[in-house]
Parts: sequence; C-alpha cells; structure tokens
Amino acid sequence: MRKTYGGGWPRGAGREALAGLDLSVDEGAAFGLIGLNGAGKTTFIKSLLGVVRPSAGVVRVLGKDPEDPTARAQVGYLPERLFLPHAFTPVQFLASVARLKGLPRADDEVRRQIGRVGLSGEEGRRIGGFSKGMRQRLGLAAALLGGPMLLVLDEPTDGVDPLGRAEIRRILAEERARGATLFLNSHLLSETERVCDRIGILSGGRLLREGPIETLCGSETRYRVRLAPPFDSAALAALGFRAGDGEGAFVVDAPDPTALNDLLDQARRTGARLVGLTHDVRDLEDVLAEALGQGREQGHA
Ligand SMILES: Nc1ncnc2c1ncn2[C@@H]1O[C@H](COP(=O)(O)OP(=O)(O)OP(=O)(O)O)[C@@H](O)[C@H]1O
Repeated sequence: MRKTYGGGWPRGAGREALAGLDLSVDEGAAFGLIGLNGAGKTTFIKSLLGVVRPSAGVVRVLGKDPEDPTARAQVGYLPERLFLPHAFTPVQFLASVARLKGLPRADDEVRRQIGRVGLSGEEGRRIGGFSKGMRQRLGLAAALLGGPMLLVLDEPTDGVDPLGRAEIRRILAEERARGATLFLNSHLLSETERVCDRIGILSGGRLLREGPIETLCGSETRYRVRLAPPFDSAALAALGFRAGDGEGAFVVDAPDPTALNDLLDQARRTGARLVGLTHDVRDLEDVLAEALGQGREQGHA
C-alpha cells in the first residue's frame, strides 16, 4: 500500500510517506515496526486505525476494513502523543473511554485496568498532576479496556521507569497469552527486542527487512569462539574458523551441536584452547544500522 500526503497542506504537499508497503502480521503475533524519524511508522499505524486512508492499495485489520466499526471495536490504541483531560481523574477518563468503546457497566473493568497498570491509589487524583510515566500507564489502561484483539501501541514505554517497563512487558505478555495480537512501534530497540517476535524495518516508507527476530538478529548455526593464545591461525582457518573482533576471537559455522563439538575437537588437536563460546547474536541496533546502510546504498533511505 502507498500513502502520499498532499493537497490542502502546503508543507506536506505530495510527500510520499509509504512507498509501496506489503506487510501482513499473523493473529496472535507480537510485531515491532522500527525505523528512524520520518520513516512512515505513524502513518502506517494510522492506516491500521482507519485515520489515514491509503492513496493506493488495501489495508485489512482483523480481516476487515479499518473503518468498519466492528473492526475498530476490536482495536486498542495507545497513541504516541497522548492528550488526556487534565481535569479528569483516571476513573472518570477511563469511564469516558469505556462509554466511547460501547462497554456497558465498565466500573469493574476500569478499576481492574487501573490496578494492572500500577495506578491503584491514584484513582482520585486529577490527571493534570500526573507524571509522564503515569500518563503513559493511563493511556495503556485505556487501550486495554474491553480486551481488544489487536493492540496498536505507539511508544508504549515512553517516559516509563525501568520497573514500570518490566510491568508493561508483563501486561503485554498476558495480553498475548489471552490471544491478542500486538503491533508495537518504538524507538526503544531493546524494548522491541524483548516484547516482539517479528520485526519490520521501515525506511523512507519502504520495508527494508521483515522477519522473526532470531533470524534478523542472529543465527542458530553461527558461533563466536574465543581461544587463548597462542593458536595456529592457519590450521584454524583451514577448519573454517574466521577471524572475529579482537585477539583470539573467531566466528565459525556449525549446523548442529555435534558438528560444533567435532570442529572444536579438531581445533584443540591443533593446540587451540577454548575460553569462550556464544551464539553469534547481534542486537537490533546493529541490524537496523546495517539495513539502513544497505538501503542507502540501494537509494532507498
Ligand atoms: N499529516 C501529514 N501531512 C504531510 N506529511 C506528513 C503528515 N504526517 C506525516 N507526514 C510525513 O510523512 C513522513 C512519515 O511520517 P511519519 O510520522 O509516518 O514517520 P514516523 O516514522 O512515525 O516518524 P517518527 O519516528 O518521527 O514519529 C514524514 O516525511 C512526514 O513529514
């Protein structure tokens, strides 16, 4: 699908925010969309919510048109910029959201979600006096009201302290266990890594990479090996050990544990002594930097 902003707003006239995006997320998955500022993440989220209409192509949410009220009723949304009524208490605010969502007699549900996001005891305070993290928690409670089947969360842990982040991760895990699908948009790559099982990298409105996090971030069959000096580099190279970063660091491929141990045995016979062994796993920041670098070379960034 494509989205070109334009017409009536000179600043954005003709700006292509999504330049041919083809993406599907399985029900029950936790999908994370990452990319730099202006990549098109919010535009994509807005298209899921039926707020932005694609200029070309089709968007389906839970199998339906995003503007279909029955689809909307199944979507919980936490926006990046929260506008909360300062004069309201959390209970009043969530009760008004529950009414908008068409949830009847939602008092128990409102109190349950307030407790879940760690705002018990703050029910009577006005939102205007809340910290950023407290506001974010309240926004999450609003998204969770009524048990939606799709949670679209734009920067869910923004402003939340580390313990609060862990609580939010726990809540999101509970939501998934209930069967909900998560669509997360975050600049905090370590959070995305911990919450999501699939990742998409967006740049210039194009999807540069998409796949399971373990495929993008690492390899089950590639290992980082560290050997104590001295060692016979030529003999190790003949066995398939490639030099890694730093003294004694090597990278080696082995399809299974038996093959790995055979290789290590052969290396030991050349005099090598193993002092470290890990899977070759990169973090999401490395993956993003590499994808953006390649995208740039291909003229996509
Ligand atoms: N309403 C709008 N009118 C015109 N252009 C827009 C509008 N909203 C976004 N854009 C442009 O579309 C592109 C994608 O913006 P978008 O907000 O989707 O990116 P993003 O990845 O969410 O960025 P960020 O991480 O900064 O929130 C940008 O070039 C932006 O300037």
